Amino acid sequence: MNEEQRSILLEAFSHFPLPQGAKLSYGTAGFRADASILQSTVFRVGILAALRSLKTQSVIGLMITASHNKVSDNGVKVADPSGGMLTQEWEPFADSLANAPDPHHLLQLIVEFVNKENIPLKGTWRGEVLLARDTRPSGESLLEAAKQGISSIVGASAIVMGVLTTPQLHWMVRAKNKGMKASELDYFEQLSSSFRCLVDLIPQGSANKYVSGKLLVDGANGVGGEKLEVLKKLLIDLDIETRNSGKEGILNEGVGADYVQKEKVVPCRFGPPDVGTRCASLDGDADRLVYFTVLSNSDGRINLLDGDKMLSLFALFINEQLSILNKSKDDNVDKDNKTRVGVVQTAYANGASTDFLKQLGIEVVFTPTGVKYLHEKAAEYDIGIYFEANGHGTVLFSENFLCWLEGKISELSSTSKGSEQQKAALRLLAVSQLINQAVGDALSGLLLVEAILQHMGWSIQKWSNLYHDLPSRQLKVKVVDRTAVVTANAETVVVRPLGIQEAINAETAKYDRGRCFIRPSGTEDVIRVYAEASTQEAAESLASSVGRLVDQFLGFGSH
Ligand SMILES: CC(=O)N[C@H]1[C@@H](OP(=O)(O)O)O[C@H](CO)[C@@H](O)[C@@H]1O
Ligand SMILES: [Mg+2]
Repeated sequence: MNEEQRSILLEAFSHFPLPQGAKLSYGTAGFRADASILQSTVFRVGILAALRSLKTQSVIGLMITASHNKVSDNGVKVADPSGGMLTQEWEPFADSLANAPDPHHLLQLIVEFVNKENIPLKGTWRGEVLLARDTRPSGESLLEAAKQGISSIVGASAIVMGVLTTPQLHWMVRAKNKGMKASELDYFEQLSSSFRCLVDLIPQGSANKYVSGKLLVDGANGVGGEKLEVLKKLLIDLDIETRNSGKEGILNEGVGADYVQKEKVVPCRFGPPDVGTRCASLDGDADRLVYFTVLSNSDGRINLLDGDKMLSLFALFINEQLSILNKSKDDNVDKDNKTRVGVVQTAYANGASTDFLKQLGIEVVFTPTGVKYLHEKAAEYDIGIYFEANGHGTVLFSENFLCWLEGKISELSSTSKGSEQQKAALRLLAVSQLINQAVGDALSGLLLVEAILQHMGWSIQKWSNLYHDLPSRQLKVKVVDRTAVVTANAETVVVRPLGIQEAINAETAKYDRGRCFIRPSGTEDVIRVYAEASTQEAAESLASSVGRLVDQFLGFGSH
């Protein structure tokens, strides 16, 4: 690294001192903390993003958001060239960078990393980082800090995209690196035209009155509601009413997908008049989506259709289209074209959804919590469908499969134009264009749900009845040191502390259809307990007894 670059960095560092006592970790979804302590972190992540761009010679994304967390929090995460999450290999560097105590250490860290990774600081490629933020008031000044971080690496520049949903930014990074049109308008046009295409391919006579009613969307008082208002104008086949789109209340307070999924109650500004209507809720940065209906006479309780239900709907539809497509003329299934479809879930997936998917004959695999793990696994299939129960997920189509599909479409359009087979192929292609290939995206997920319901002629109730969730309960337990818990087998078994797993097993065995696991959260300082059983009472009781076990083994009285 030359003198000029060193002195630019040292000069810039002096404007962003590390706050006293801050200890940050890149965690499950980037850095998150109270916004007031994040200036230096975001500045440093700006440097990281610029280096990542120079290293990969590709466009990188930097998003300022704290998703479903409270409005006074904020955070920062990086999108890799594929549009996916930052490679896990760079996470340790992100951690040391964020916590380097003074300018001297910081400079040394960067110099060593640049050497180790062989990052071309004076190459011909000019680094480019797309910068965006959610609607949090702290976002504006944090975005400025990120910009300064990026421009303190000579040869790298920031392109400010302004307020976007997290998935929009990931989509743009992916599109730019593929040489495709990548503006916000291009995003909206791709979503609306592929949605339109699916609607045009609906079999005659299946349009159903139940479905064609209004969809009510809770925008979490965040960026998603605002963007949906824009997208809506391009959609002629959908009647959407947006509530909580930002002006009415506070971000994520009593609203949004996380609140609705965890509390299983209506968000603010939803209530008895909405009984029977199809409702959906986005989270603060619009990468999560859940559906729900308001139950009558229920004090705000809801029937929740979570990530598992969306996953099941998508899997069912895709499976159906594949079986139409892979039928040869004499009605035999064409075995040479066996498309590998895989579903990826975590231990939080409701057991009833897993049973349902297996009955469809689909391969189901499990990974640890965190989208980066699910996404990576799903990418191993021709079509990989993944969802966390909380509503983050998408459907990935492999390049190979898409190439095969496009060949098939051109073959069919000369041999059997207008056939069921050709329509099935066109539907799959439209799904691959509608559903975000970079990350889970509430807006594109919502359009896919709506298109499939219209295709099937299904009401939300019919969709909900695909299977019935096993009653479940989640708890959080504060412990002395959550890192004392070490898990294995996609977080379903505790290997440390010794003895606790046996105790959990003994407790679980007392319950009909009992299933229970614990794990340390990656985003909060707690141990999470999840329990399922055949009745709600049993699930609650299993969760609380295991919660007590956690307290005995790891709580403040255990030492
Ligand atoms: C049970 C649960 O919902 N866990 C969430 C939560 O992670 P934890 O590691 O459980 O804190 O935040 C993650 C990031 O948003 C999300 O991927 C994950 O699903
Ligand atoms: Mg989110």
